Amino acid sequence: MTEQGRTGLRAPVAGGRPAGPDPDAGTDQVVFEGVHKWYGDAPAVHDFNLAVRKGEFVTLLGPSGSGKTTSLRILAGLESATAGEVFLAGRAVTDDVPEKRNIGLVFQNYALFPHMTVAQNIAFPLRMRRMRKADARREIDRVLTMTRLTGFQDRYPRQLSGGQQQRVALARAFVFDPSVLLMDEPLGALDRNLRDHMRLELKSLQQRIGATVLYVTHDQDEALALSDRIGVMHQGVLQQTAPPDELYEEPVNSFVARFLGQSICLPATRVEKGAHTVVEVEGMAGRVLVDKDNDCSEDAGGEFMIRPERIRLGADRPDAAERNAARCSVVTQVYLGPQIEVHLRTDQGAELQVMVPSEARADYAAGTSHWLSWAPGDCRFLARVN
Ligand SMILES: Nc1ncnc2c1ncn2[C@@H]1O[C@H](COP(=O)(O)OP(=O)(O)OP(=O)(O)O)[C@@H](O)[C@H]1O
Repeated sequence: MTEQGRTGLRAPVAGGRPAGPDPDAGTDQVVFEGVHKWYGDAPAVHDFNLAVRKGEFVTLLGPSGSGKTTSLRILAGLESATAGEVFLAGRAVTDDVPEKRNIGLVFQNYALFPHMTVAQNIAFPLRMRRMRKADARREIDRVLTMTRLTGFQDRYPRQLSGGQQQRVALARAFVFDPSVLLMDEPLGALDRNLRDHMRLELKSLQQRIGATVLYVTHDQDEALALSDRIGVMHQGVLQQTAPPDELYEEPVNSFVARFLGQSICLPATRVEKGAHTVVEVEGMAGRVLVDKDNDCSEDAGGEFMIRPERIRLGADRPDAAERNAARCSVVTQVYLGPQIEVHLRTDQGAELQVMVPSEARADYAAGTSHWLSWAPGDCRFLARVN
């Protein structure tokens, strides 16, 4: 079989670089279609639909128990779906054993073989595929260079740092040029600095070789830094899949708004729909104008949402009639270096937090009164999902 046929990735040249633009780039490499998973009578994944394009880096982000790992394991063939289909490069693989799926796996605990050297660990998937020794040596050299592990091939895992061990795990997953790489919290066991560093390495490696990656994390910074698109999961349901900026700016419901970035979300009711939507917000006096109405059904319950950086704090009520405003007082402030987090309570009892530069901390002593104001274009009316 040719390199291209075997791998689904482009034939690499020296240094692991893909040889020219990939004609298949942008086609769907992974597709989940209506996938459900039940454990007994408990649903773990519900109607999961997702297409990952070739060369794309997609992250499943969500709290513990939201169904991220189960979805990944179904794609890898380590778990069977209760209903639905999964496709790899256009072929249904739902009934294929894991070895037939040509998927690379990287987990949090590296799962290196302790009694094997780095080179032997990396060679393992090639041995399983009965690759000729000379070809295997070439492939191993290629991924050692790619993961900056040249010179470490004769060491045992215990003689390596956590970051180096994780690079071996990556090299072992890359060496047989899988059609897709699945990574489940691969940086989770590393300390903060190393994790930030490995994050950059992982991203540049993925971009260099054009790998298709489906990644799982509950760390939103990691998801933002790495992903072309992020799918937010909650209680087994994929809530929204979008590029990071779109997810931040245009969340589909209050769960997504709360899970990604800071947000102020307050229960609200729509009272009018016209040029602006008008809502009544719990803990705020009067009517609030909202430009961005997600058209949620009112029975489901709604929420008013705004990002704290879109709120302005001032001593006086703003003049502009079209600006929303609420009077509030400071409950407390938390010093965070360049900024302080000011905890506020509106006169009607809503609690919220905004950031202001630390230079202004004397103006926001506990008990002082201020006016909050914001433009209708900066706030949303969203479906409530807790
Ligand atoms: N083998 C199993 N048997 C029974 N229930 C399971 C099994 N594996 C997972 N579950 C349940 O399925 C749900 C989804 O689990 P899953 O591991 O996919 O979540 P997750 O989002 O990856 O969580 P985490 O971030 O903690 O790994 C959870 O409620 C979990 O308890």
